[in-house]
Amino acid sequence: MESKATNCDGIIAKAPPAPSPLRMSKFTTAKMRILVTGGAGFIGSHLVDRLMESGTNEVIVADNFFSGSKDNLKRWIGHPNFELIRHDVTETLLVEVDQIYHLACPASPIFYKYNPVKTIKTNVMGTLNMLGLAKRVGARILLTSTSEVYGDPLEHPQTEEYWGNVNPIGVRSCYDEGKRVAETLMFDYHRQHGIEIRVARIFNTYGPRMNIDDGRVVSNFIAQALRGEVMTVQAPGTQTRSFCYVSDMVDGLFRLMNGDNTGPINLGNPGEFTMLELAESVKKLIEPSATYRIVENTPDDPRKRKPDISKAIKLLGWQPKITLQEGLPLMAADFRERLKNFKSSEQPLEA
Ligand SMILES: NC(=O)c1ccc[n+]([C@@H]2O[C@H](COP(=O)([O-])OP(=O)(O)OC[C@H]3O[C@@H](n4cnc5c(N)ncnc54)[C@H](O)[C@@H]3O)[C@@H](O)[C@H]2O)c1
Ligand SMILES: O=c1ccn([C@@H]2O[C@H](COP(=O)(O)OP(=O)(O)O[C@H]3OC[C@@H](O)[C@H](O)[C@H]3O)[C@@H](O)[C@H]2O)c(=O)[nH]1
Repeated sequence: MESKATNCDGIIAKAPPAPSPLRMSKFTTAKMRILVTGGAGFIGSHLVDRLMESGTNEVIVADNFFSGSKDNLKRWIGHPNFELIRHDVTETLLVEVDQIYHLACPASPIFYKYNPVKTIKTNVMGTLNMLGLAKRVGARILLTSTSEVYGDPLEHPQTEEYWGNVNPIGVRSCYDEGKRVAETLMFDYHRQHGIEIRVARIFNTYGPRMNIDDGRVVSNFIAQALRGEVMTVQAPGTQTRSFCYVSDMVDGLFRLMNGDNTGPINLGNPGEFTMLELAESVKKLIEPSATYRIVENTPDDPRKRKPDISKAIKLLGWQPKITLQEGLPLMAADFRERLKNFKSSEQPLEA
């Protein structure tokens, strides 16, 4: 008999197929099989740690290694509950899973601007493919959207109700507009097909395991300070960001996935800093001899950004625990260790 499911708008949708009976067999110890796209990246690999450490999940990572690395997952490679697939999400993927964390997308501006057409394909076709998979196997799917959907915001702090101020034809649009379309696709699949969706709007996140030459501000400043280079504060330096430590972010994503709310929900640390203040903090907490200079900025850089996290507090019982003062030294310890082994041949991409 065909069962039916009703979504939050009261729309009747065809229920997804039940998992195969073998999934319930006594040979399977895992309660849940989870796909993490982009799981070889910075946030994705920390999320994989969290899912694997529970001991009750099978985790499949699909990643094309554009900005991620097998090295981030080396502790799990060979584990019977873990699989790593080299896969580009712009192509279809068929795996039987219960949950999909869809992170695959370059996140650092120098990486997403490197091949903008590919970035928008990843956001649009990649999200369509993952929604198609969710529909086919009846999985719940979580999209890691971004604070960049608010563009250069005219409201401050940003609540989820704010529709944003985004340049549709600028150099950041492949990412910003790509994520906005990805959100649209999530909600259309939810309304039209009854797919269980979760949408997180992530604000700037930092921590151990970021690419040393990732290009984002926290990794740049720490790497520059530790290498004895001058920190590059992009003009004017008074622009603000709110920085969330990665373990807090992973906790928020996990709660959102396993809670009852579709979102979109802002996840981020509301502590707000100018880039000049961030450079001063790196100097104070990590390398007192560090210096900085003002350099040219890139187009459409948002002038301020700070999440209103009232919804996350109320609906997920979540708020960040680690302050920037606590998180920066933790990240610096990881960078110090990795810089010892860093080969000079690994050159950063040009902005
Ligand atoms: N870190 C942040 O501050 C932040 C803020 C907002 C949103 N996000 C979102 O969180 C997610 C993870 O970000 P991150 O900081 O870990 O970035 P990251 O670049 O470290 O990770 C992205 C991962 O996706 C993979 N990937 C990229 N394109 C792919 C494709 N076409 N097919 C398969 N894999 C692909 C990369 O190889 C990488 O492993 C992204 O969706 C990003 O947009 C991150
Ligand atoms: O070396 C640098 C790099 C960056 N910056 C400044 O630092 C600020 C933050 O820049 P980042 O490149 O770290 O990140 P952005 O906030 O611009 O974008 C990020 O936003 C959230 C996510 O979706 C993505 O991770 C990314 O798009 C910007 O104002 C930038 O001008 C510097 O001052 N110096």
